[in-house]
Amino acid sequence: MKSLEPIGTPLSPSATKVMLLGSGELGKEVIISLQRLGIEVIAVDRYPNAPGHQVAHHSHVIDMTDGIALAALIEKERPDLIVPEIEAIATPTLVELENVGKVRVIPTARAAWLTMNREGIRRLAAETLNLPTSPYRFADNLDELRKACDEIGFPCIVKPVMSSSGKGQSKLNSIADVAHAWEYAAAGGRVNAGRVIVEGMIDFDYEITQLTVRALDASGQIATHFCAPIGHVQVQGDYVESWQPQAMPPVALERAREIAQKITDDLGGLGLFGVELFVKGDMVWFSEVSPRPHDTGMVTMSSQIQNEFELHAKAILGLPVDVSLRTPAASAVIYGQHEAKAIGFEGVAAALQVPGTDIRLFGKPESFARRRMGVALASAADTDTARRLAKEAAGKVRPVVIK
Ligand SMILES: Nc1ncnc2c1ncn2[C@@H]1O[C@H](COP(=O)(O)OP(=O)(O)OP(=O)(O)O)[C@@H](O)[C@H]1O
Ligand SMILES: NCC(=O)N[C@@H]1O[C@H](COP(=O)([O-])[O-])[C@@H](O)[C@H]1O
Ligand SMILES: [Mg+2]
Repeated sequence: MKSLEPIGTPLSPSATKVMLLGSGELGKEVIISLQRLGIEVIAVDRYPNAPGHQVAHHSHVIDMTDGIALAALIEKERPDLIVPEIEAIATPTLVELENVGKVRVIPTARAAWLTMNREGIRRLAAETLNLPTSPYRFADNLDELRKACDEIGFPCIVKPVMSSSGKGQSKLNSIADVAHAWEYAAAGGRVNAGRVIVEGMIDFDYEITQLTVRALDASGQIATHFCAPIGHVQVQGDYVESWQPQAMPPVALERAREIAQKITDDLGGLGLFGVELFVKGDMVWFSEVSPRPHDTGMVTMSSQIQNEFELHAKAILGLPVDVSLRTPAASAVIYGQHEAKAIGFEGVAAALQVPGTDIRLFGKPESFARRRMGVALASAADTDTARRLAKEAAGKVRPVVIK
């Protein structure tokens, strides 16, 4: 494999063009990193003025789950690379276009397709690669769900097969919770596929994201690089805090990296992956993987020499990467708290008075109570201190409705 050199001049016929499918907070940072390397970026999302739209050369609003609309836009823009940033995309269309050599999808169209649907990635991990996972079943209706929950046992977790950030996900303590979980999953998935996964609860000590980068080395071969593990806390299936490095026993770290290596080897291509793992003592379970930067990885904006967005940008262009840690750090999420458009943020100055901190406000045009609108970052001598400072800074930022 070769790099994309020569990198052309943006907005000229020589431009090297990258199209982001999904332009939220994670895409916005990837776009900035690509632009620093002289790439022309086309940002696509389902709504106008998405965070990535605000920094890209070109922006488009389409229903990315509509294969015809997606193919038409790709034909019009003719990007050198397509970078999926969200799960809810017509990935079968990407597979078709890649098969006939019309596009190059990051990391591969098959990886985007498999990870869009929990069933695809779970069956690959558990049944093909024999990685340890929670026990699981799939269900297409309420009766099947009752049976599946009964087989898995309680407590268990029900999730739409197509969803992310905990949307439509619920924890069930008894059979009495099943009907509500079915309704909630149907309403909450990013795409209502009418299918859910039931997973047995893993009683983990902690969970991590193992950021894993597939990048070209000096001889043009793909090499795998592992970032320091990221610990995180999730509430209602959505991340609220993360820190790096997460201390781990050597055996558990080795197992985590073996799992990350196996799943990313199978998915293939170039780029950064967020491998989500549960850890108890020396035991490690695979949960899921994002073939793209991960929300919990926002901490790397403070903790690493090259953050996860720069690593993704460099790796996909075929450039070398450096995954080394700079300092222990943490991130804490800032939720919208209000249901309103064009909200404001007070307390930003006070937040930045907290030593070692930084703030990102994503610029999302509409706020929901639990929509992630920003993140506080903090670096410190150790992760406990960094966590305390990041939470303190996040707590000082007050979303307000502007009349
Ligand atoms: N089988 C399980 N056992 C224990 N905890 C679980 C299990 N499945 C999910 N969780 C908890 O819920 C969180 C979210 O689950 P999961 O990652 O599957 O959802 P998601 O919607 O894909 O979220 P995201 O897009 O943020 O990764 C996990 O990080 C973990 O804290
Ligand atoms: N866990 C996946 C994740 O964090 N994805 C990030 O959230 C955005 C959607 O946010 P929204 O739902 O607020 O529009 C996505 O575009 C991506 O940046
Ligand atoms: Mg997850």
